[in-house]
Amino acid sequence: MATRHIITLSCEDRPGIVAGLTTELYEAGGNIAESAQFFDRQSGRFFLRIAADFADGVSCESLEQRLSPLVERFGMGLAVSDAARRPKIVVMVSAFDHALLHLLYQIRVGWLNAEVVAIVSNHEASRQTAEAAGVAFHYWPVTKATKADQEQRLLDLVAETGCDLVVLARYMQILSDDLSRKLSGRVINIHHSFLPSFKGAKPYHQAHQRGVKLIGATAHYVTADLDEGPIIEQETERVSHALSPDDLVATGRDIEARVLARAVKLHLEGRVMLNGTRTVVFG
Ligand SMILES: Nc1nc2c(c(=O)[nH]1)N[C@@H](CN(C=O)c1ccc(C(=O)N[C@@H](CCC(=O)O)C(=O)O)cc1)CN2
Repeated sequence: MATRHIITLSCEDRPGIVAGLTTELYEAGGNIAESAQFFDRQSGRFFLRIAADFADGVSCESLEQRLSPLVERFGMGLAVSDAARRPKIVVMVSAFDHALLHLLYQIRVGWLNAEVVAIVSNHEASRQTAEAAGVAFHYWPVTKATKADQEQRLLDLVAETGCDLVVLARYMQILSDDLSRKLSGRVINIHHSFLPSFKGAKPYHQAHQRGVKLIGATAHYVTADLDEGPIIEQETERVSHALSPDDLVATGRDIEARVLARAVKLHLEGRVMLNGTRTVVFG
């Protein structure tokens, strides 16, 4: 049996990066199964993702140790992860649960390799869904008075469960700047518009008012700047003048669910790398 590891790195571009890395992986007995790289001329940065198979005894830690001289030499940001490890996610939801249900379905059928360790909501509506899925449910209503405590409870939950990613599946509360910073790169939100259009609340009503001919959904990392985080995945669909705001909401549901699930899968498979305010996605 072999163990598959995912190696991702980014650094300033210069000759020798790929040669240096692949030589080390070869000498560790690695057999490369997937490889993708990108040189961003604008930023001068190089990005790489490799999936390689190793003998069972080769751990992530031993690879990181072997690669540390290379990391030092090129000033790399490098990560090694075990592809077989089942990542843990916390899903947060408010009143609309279509994106949550789609995530649970995609996990159940094996398309998304993840374990939902908790469902958190400021509404009671998804309690039965959580119980049916055998997932812990936390009803944490949010008011100005309770927001700070609620956010601390989330941080505690992330720490206690070893959660790798928090997913905002139409969770309609704005995370504080402090929480956004503390969980930077580890929270993905689905925004129900084709960003950068129609940020904030009620994007479908904004879109209807504007008379758009396309609606869409955008999955992005959460930052302190509302709906401005690095975009991971998007999708659009044509609409006509004949549709009401509620028709747009209904049309958008499936798009939102699909886009969020694809973004979560890409992130958990180590296929998304941050490139300033943008992302590199090795799909
Ligand atoms: N710090 C961030 N928090 C959140 C982000 C983000 O990008 N950065 N995305 C939102 C999701 N969202 C749109 O996709 C969104 C959610 C909520 C609101 C809003 O105005 N909420 C009001 C009141 C909501 C309520 O009454 O339940 C508020 O929180 O003041 C706008 C956009 C998730 N969080």
